[in-house]
Formats: sequence, structure tokens, C-alpha cells
Amino acid sequence: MRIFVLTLFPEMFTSVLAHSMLKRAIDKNLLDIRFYNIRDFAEGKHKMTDDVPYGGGGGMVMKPEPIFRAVEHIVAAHQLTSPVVVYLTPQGRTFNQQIARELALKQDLILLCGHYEEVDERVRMALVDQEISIGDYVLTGGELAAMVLIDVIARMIPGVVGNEQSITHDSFYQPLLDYPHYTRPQNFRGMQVPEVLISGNHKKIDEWRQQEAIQRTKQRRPDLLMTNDE
Ligand SMILES: C[S@@+](CC[C@H](N)C(=O)[O-])C[C@H]1O[C@@H](n2cnc3c(N)ncnc32)[C@H](O)[C@@H]1O
Repeated sequence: MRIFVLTLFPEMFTSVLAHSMLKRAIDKNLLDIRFYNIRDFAEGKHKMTDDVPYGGGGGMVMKPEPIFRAVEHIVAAHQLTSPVVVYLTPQGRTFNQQIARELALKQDLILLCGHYEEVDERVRMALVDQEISIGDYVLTGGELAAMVLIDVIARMIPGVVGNEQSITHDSFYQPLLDYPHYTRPQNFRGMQVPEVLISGNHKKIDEWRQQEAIQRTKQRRPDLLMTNDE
């Protein structure tokens, strides 16, 4: 899968991609991520990417021309046939595991990171296919949101997470939260590992985990257990 990131601050991504699962996904060629600095597509001596808003008011608006040029360049340079252009914005639909699974099936994603007050509305009108938010709060820019998307989507690509079972048991994969996990020592400061987990009886262990996942979901996220007609 290829992800093209359009940003004013490509350096922000360096550390996130250099470690753990994302580094492995890139090293194994399961994920190809390229960065394009929107400023490189701006014109004039000052390479301006933002300007004052029509109608007045505070904050600067990201100009449409550099963003259009950048997307057109990416599409032509990489011969993309059906890229999905995603704009990270608090006004988009809220990101979740299901959206990540859908996006992981796409061949090419272009992630647009906004900054300042907003992007020019015409970018949304004519360039963007999907708008996605990572939650009901306002970030300074779309970079952190893009990193969240990349991380979650990467886990959905077959081969990225070594043990596929750890994904299918993750919270939200089924409409359940994950069950409790324990490792050694068996007794830590008087707190014991549940007997069933050291019984060696895998059928019982699976049942216990399923029960715990349901219990935990009922307590913490009962909304996940509701069907559409409830
Ligand atoms: C300061 S915000 C602009 C917020 C905008 N004025 C609004 O109220 O909808 C600058 C940029 O950060 C990004 N951003 C902020 N919050 C976000 C969120 N919750 N999810 C995704 N992107 C976000 C967007 O790319 C946005 O263009």
C-alpha cells in the first residue's frame, strides 16, 4: 500500500516512522510512505502557502493552488489511477477501526494535513474524497492526525503485525474490548494471575477470555454491544 502525505512539516513524521511496527512495515515493503511539502508547490519569492481570509477575521487560510498542484503532481508522477484523497479535519467523520479496515484495502491514499485556520473551501469541494477527524478536539495541524491514521491502517495490512491473532483479539476488531492480559511473575505483590490461565486448558482459557471481554465491554463501552435496531 502507498500513502502520500501532503504537509507543511514533513520532519514531524521522522521519529514515528523510524520505530517499531511502522519501521518494520516500511522495511518489509508492505507500506510505502512518501512526503510532499506543500511549500514546494507554492509560487513566488516567498513561496506563500497561506493568505488572509476573505471577509476578514482571525487566522490564515491555506491557499488552494499549492495543494491542487501537489496532488496533481503526485497523481501524474506515480501514475495513480484511483487514489483516495483524505483531508484530516475535526469536521470529518470520526476515525475508528472500521474506517481503518476500509482504508487499508485501498491501493493509494493521499493524506492532506491542514494547518492555520483552515484550507480554502475549494480544496474540499474539488479535491477531497473523504474527511476524517481523530476526535472532537482541535489540533494545531493535521500531522498528528495523519500519524494516527497511518499507524492504525498499517496494523490492518496483512503481514505487518507478526501474530495475526493479536489483531483479531484487539479491542474493536470484533465489537468488543480486549480481555485482561497477564505475564510473569505469577504472584506480583500479592496479586495472583487467574488460575484458569495457568491451567493449560485452552478451551477453558478461550471461554474465560471471551467472558472477560464481554464483561469489560458491558462495563466500559455498552454502546458497542448494541445492534443497529436498538
Ligand atoms: C487549527 S485546525 C483548524 C480547525 C478549523 N478551524 C475548525 O474549527 O474546524 C488546523 C488543522 O488541523 C487539523 N486538525 C485539527 N483538529 C483535527 C482533528 N480532530 N482531526 C483531524 N485533523 C485535525 C486539520 O487539518 C485542520 O485544518
